[in-house]
Order: sequence, then C-alpha cells, then structure tokens
Amino acid sequence: MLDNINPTTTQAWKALQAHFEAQKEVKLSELFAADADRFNRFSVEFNEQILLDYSKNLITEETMQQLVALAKETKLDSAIKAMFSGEKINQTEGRSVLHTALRNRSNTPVMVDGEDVMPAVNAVLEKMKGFCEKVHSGEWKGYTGKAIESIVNIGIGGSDLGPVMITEALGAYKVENITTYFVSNVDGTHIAETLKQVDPETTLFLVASKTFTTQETMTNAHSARDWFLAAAGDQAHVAKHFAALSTNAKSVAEFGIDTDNMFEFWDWVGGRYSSWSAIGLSIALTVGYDNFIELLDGAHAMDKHFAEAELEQNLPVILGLLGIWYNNFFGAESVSILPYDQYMHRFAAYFQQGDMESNGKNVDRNGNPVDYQTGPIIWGEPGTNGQHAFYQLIHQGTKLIPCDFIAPATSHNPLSDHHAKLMSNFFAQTEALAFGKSRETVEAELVSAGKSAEEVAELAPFKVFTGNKPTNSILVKKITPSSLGAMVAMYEHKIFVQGIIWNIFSFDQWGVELGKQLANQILPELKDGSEVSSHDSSTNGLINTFKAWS
Ligand SMILES: O=P(O)(O)OC[C@H]1O[C@](O)(CO)[C@@H](O)[C@@H]1O
Repeated sequence: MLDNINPTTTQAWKALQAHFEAQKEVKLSELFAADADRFNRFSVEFNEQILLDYSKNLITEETMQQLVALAKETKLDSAIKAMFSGEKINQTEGRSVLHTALRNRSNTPVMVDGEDVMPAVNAVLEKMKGFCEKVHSGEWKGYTGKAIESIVNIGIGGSDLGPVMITEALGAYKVENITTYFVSNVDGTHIAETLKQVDPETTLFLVASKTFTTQETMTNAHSARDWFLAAAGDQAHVAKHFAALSTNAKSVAEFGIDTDNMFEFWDWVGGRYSSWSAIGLSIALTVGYDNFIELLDGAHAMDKHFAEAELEQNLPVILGLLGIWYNNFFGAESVSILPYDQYMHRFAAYFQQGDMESNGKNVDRNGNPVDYQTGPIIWGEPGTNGQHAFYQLIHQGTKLIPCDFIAPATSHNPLSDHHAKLMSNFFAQTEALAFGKSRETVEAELVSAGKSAEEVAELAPFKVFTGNKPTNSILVKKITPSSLGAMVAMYEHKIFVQGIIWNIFSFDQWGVELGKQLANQILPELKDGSEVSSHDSSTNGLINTFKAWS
C-alpha cells in the first residue's frame, strides 16, 4: 500500500511556498552571473549517454533541497520500492505495476501473488524472438507461399502510441524488406487507406489490445479480417496472417486467431507502459529483435538508476520535482516536449498519453477532491518546426511554459551542415528563452539600424524578450535503442514521482470510461432515421442533424 499524504500539509510544501514568495522574481541572468559553476551544479550525466542540464530553471540550491525534502516527506523512497517489488500500488484496480519487470534484464525474481513473473516474461520474449526470426528470414510464409513484407499493427492508445513512437524514433535501425503500418482510429479512413498500400498475400496483422475489447481496435481488426478473407477465401489462412498481442486469450480465440499466434502479457502492465511487453512485437519486427532487447536494456539501466541513485542525482526525480515547482508554485499549466530530432517526432504525442492519462486525476488516494493542481497538459512538436509555429507564444506570450529540449549530439544522417544548423537552433532557443533581449539592447540595435528616435520608441516594446523562461536541455549522445529506452523510462518514472507526491493513483484511467459508455448508448440510436429526443437539446440537435445529412 502506498502512503497517503496530502502534499500541501507537509513541512516541505509550506517551506516551498515561503521560498517561492521570497524568490519568485528571481532572474536567470542574475543566477548565472552570480555562479560561474551553475551548469556543473545543476546538471547530471547518465551512463555517458544522456546529459540533463537543468541549470536554466528558476531554482537555487535551496529550491532543490526543499523539493527533495518534499519527495522525502511524501515517502517517494518507499513508493519506488513498492512499485519495483510488485506491491499492488494500482489500488483502484487491485494490480501491481510492473512494466519494470518486462525489462528486468538482470532477471532477479519479481514476485506477484507469491509467484516470480520473470519466467513468463522471458518465455514471451523467446517466443517473440522465434517469431521475428521466422518473419525476417522469410521462413514464415503467407497463404500463397510468399514472405511477409508488411506489418499492420492494429491498436490504440498504449497499444499504438508507444510502438509508433519507438519505431519512428529508431527509424535508422529499420530492417530491410519490412514496412510497418499502424492503424488506430475507428474512422474507416485509417484502415481503408492502409489497406490500399498492402497486399493480403504478404501482410501480417498484429491485433494489439490488452483487453481485446476496445471498440476502435476490434472494429479495425474485423475490417482487416474481412478484407483479408475476401482475397484469401479460406478462414484457415487467417493463422498465417493474424497474430494477437493481448492479456485476453478467450477473446483472442473467439476472434479466430490461433492462440499459438498469441503473444501474452499481464494485467500488471498498464496500457501506456506496455511497449516493453508483447505489445512491442511491432517494434521488434520493424527494427529487429536484438534492437528491441537493447531498448529493454537501456530502460533497465534507467530503472536501476531510478531505484538506486540519491534523489538529488536522480534524473527522473529531478525532472519530476522541477515539474512540481512550476505546476504547483508558479501555476504553469502545461509542459512542452521539444525533440530536436526528426525521428522522435511522435515523442510528445506518446507522453501526452503517458503523462495525461496517468496524472490527469482530481481525487487523491483517499478518494477526496484535491485542492491543488495535478498533471499538466503535455504537448510539443519536433524542433525546428515548432519554432516556426508556436514558439512566439513561448517567448513573448503571457503564459509560463516550461520546456524540455531534447537533442542528439550525433545524427544518423550527417548530411552537409544540417546537424550543426539543427543544434545551433537547439542551443539558441534555450539561451534566448533564459536570457531574452533587454529594452536597452533592442534600442541600441534599432539605432544602429538607422531608425529615428521616434521609430525606436515605437518599435522597441514589440522586440523585447523578457526571458526568464525555464527549460531543461536533454542532450543524448546518439538516439540508439539503448539511449531511447533509457529516455522513455526516465519520463515514465518522472510521471511516477509526480503522482506519488500529488497523492494520486497514476496507473488507472477511469476518466476514459464515460465517453465510451455514452458512445455505446448512442451507437444503436444512429441505426435508423428516427428522431432522437433522449438527450439534452444540444446532443439531440447534433444527432438529428447528422441523421438528416448522412
Ligand atoms: O490495449 P487496449 O485494451 O485495447 O486499450 C487501449 C487503450 O485504451 C485505454 O484503456 C483508454 O484510452 C488506454 O489506457 C489503453 O492504452
């Protein structure tokens, strides 16, 4: 059981509040001017792979000490132990939270209900390995004897976003002769457009669903099967073209997928934490099984760091605490994740679910409404595209938006000076956000551009950058399966840290249920043309207009 501590009642919270009042006007320019060693003081390196520079945050040593005190007072240490040891910390669903066991490469026993889960984890990995070997070697043949060329992963949420993000992020590692597609949206366009690109004789569908009941996924899976059977004819051919990644063997069999083609995982794997499980089969098929294992290795190294490093030196803890500083004391509403790496273009989208589905909660672990802010809004796009879209607001808007800038030191595509240009933007942006441009500098520039005194006075206010916008810089040596695994695990654990301190349950997602229930009620009402009157006037009006127009 997790401790149950309202963070706002702790000594540390009160101290942080007083500290915030005393230093909320602090200026990054002054902090840097006063301390030549600030970069060294506020940066941590992980395994010569990842450098987290958090010196461009609105913090002093005292801030960090008090934030760490908050983590200690809210019993983060014991919560970390509880998670890794398989305690049922997902209390509203009565489940352990063990995505860390899926990548437990040291293979030490992890117990759930008195049983070590590692033999089952390893058995599924072996099965994935064998399957990948057969598909990649061409030994696995479709119903006309041809090798597999296309993989279509059908899943949504955690059964889609992680595999999409990781296969894209590891684009440089893709195996030859396999093209992977992802279908998630129940909008028929998604599956229809995908099916136009593939050939039933050479396509393997992975139906990825923890529950195997999700409306979007099952609808797409049925349409894929219909399309396949229209070409293949015989139901017996399904076995060569459909595999299931699920916890629900019964529904997999009912769908008609041979359970030999089922890759199992368990209820102690949360959907949004499931890329490390059988849900990762699309990853292993796309980038190769060995690279999938390297991904797990990287995540495991971060797990060890999270479990063992001092809180003051612990990357996920530092990130989590900084997030709390802005979310709960500065009143920041969102966090932007900005990867300066085209391969990582879905990273922010992935952690939108990871973070917002985990920590978007308004009751605490007692079931009482919280009277403080919990999970932030997560958003972002790859740099430099974001610079030409929304950075204006980050630089000169009225909202405080803490940003995580992520970039690899080495590019997989060292084409002329592209990477130097990309990186110059990465460095420039955090510098500009931190230090801005003063009125004096703006005026001097306008004068030297030959503007009159009147023009200078007129234009200057619009060209001033106040600066003092906080950022983290995450410099990665190179985006490899291992460093990516470490980075994903780092963000996962950041979310954990914050959920513990906010005294909420991070591993359920009841908030997605109501919409599903109502959609199920509305669906039969759309079947005929009769007028609907069972809802509020807006919903009735929309449904009836839809019926009239469709
Ligand atoms: O893997 P499943 O069971 O199809 O669920 C898909 C997604 O739906 C959710 O339950 C709700 O969006 C997610 O948590 C999950 O990742």
